[in-house]
Amino acid sequence: MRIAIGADHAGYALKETLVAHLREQGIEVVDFGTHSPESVDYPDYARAVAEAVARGEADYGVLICGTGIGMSITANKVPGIRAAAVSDVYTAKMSRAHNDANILCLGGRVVGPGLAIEILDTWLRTPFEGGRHARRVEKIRQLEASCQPSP
Ligand SMILES: O=C(CO)[C@H](O)[C@H](O)[C@H](O)COP(=O)(O)O
Repeated sequence: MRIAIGADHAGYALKETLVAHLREQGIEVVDFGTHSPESVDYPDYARAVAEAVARGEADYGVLICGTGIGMSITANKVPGIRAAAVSDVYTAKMSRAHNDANILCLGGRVVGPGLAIEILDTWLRTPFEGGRHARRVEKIRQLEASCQPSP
């Protein structure tokens, strides 16, 4: 499994923790930065990670800002991305099981490292249930396709 990860300054410290945690488990991580606590703009990192996931260069993405909201708003602009801003374990599980989320967004100012690791581990091990949920995700895909500009 390959994970693309990115953060702004507000998510930098948590990103470092999650990168180490993933690598300890033998999971391949592509780190798109940021690489210091210096102030940066979250859309730059959300776009890089979302495009990598959309192109199939990573199986999943993880994005961290202060709340997870700015990252999720931005990532969801990229066709094919279903980014979920999550701050509890139940929502993490449901975002995979029901929504087939392919990017997990976390708030470095919302969740501590212990909870963030629990959320991430739950998210990664929860499969999409398909069935009625596949029909609904397909409707999202159709809406997205109908909103694309004509070539
Ligand atoms: O986009 C956000 C909120 O939805 C993120 O939490 C950002 O990290 C936050 O806005 C950054 O704020 P700062 O005052 O520039 O540190």
